[in-house]
Amino acid sequence: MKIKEITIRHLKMELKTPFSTSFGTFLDKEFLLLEVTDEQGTIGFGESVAFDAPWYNEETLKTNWHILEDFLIPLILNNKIEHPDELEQLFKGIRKNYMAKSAIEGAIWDIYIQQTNQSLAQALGGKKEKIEVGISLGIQETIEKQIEVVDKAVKDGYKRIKLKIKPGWDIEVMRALRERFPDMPMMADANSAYTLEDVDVFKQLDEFNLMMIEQPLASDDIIDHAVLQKQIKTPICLDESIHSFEDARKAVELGSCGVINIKIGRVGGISEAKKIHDYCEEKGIPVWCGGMLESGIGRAHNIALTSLSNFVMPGDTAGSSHYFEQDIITPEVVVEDGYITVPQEVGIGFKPNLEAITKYTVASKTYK
Ligand SMILES: O=C(O)CCC(=O)C1=CC=C[C@@H](O)C1C(=O)O
Ligand SMILES: [Mg+2]
Repeated sequence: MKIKEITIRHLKMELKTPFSTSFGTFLDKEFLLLEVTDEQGTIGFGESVAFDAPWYNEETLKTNWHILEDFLIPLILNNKIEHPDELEQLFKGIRKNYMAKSAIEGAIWDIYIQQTNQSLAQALGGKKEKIEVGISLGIQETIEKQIEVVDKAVKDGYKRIKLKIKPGWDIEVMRALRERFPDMPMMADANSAYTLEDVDVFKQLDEFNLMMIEQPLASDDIIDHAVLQKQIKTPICLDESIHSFEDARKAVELGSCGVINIKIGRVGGISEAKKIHDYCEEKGIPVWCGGMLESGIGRAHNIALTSLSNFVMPGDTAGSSHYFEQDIITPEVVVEDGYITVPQEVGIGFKPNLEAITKYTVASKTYK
């Protein structure tokens, strides 16, 4: 394929309910959506999962726009690309900025699968026909309210509940939830809110039979996580610390985690995500697909990735209606009894809804 045109759109979609983590509260989801067209007129869409503020990591919507406009798009336009795996080499000279790279890479995968008549799951080698779905629930104002929100998610059929924790909102809330939901698969995500000085908190969390504790320590650390993992029973899951296959390899070799949360955007794209999946499978490390409150485009990519065999734990791939009044794809992503059916038709399995995209667009620019 030869890329002839790329449009960047900045979208703003209101979240149905605010989402609070240890680092802040999201009221809406602002992100960049890429529309990439090749010389035959095939169109692919990609989504950047960078937020509007550098809370989760250092990338933002504006830094992504800058990196795309000034560095990545010039490398892509009019260049011949046979397979999306080639982008890693093409982008090698640009350090990090994984979310910006991933946005283009997703769109190139979309074009590639249409031109080779495959579904995304099929192109990746995914065999699962349906995937198990978990839900990530934000911090609530009171323990009673948190129990209420969890109760609804359990009744909705989600297969695993992820709770956000932070210092002062950890042991007591998890104890209350475990008493109320003794058998529900549950986990906690700290988004790097603790240090090794808090080891006692994690030893106490060990009592609650959690599936894992996600990213307890610093967002760039794999050393202290290895120290902590030796002192607690609950497996540590790394999220923020893993940006690449190399990071995953080092973390696994050091014993920094027992589980990895794979987010396509955080690791620079679908190809790198698959490499990490394959390595973890070989090493006996289970993985699951994380979420970044994606719109339907990113969500469709996550669903296809999750169809790979070592995604053995439910992912943060809740249905469209959990997040938004209206998603930007048709049909929307639907969860039934805790499962999403993996689309088998050619392409990502969902059509971009141009009317909805236009409605949510606050700025756009086309590059030729
Ligand atoms: O998309 C989802 O439903 C997952 C939401 C979620 O848990 C997260 C979204 C955004 C930033 C983080 O707080 C985070 C995570 O760390 O996994
Ligand atoms: Mg996380």
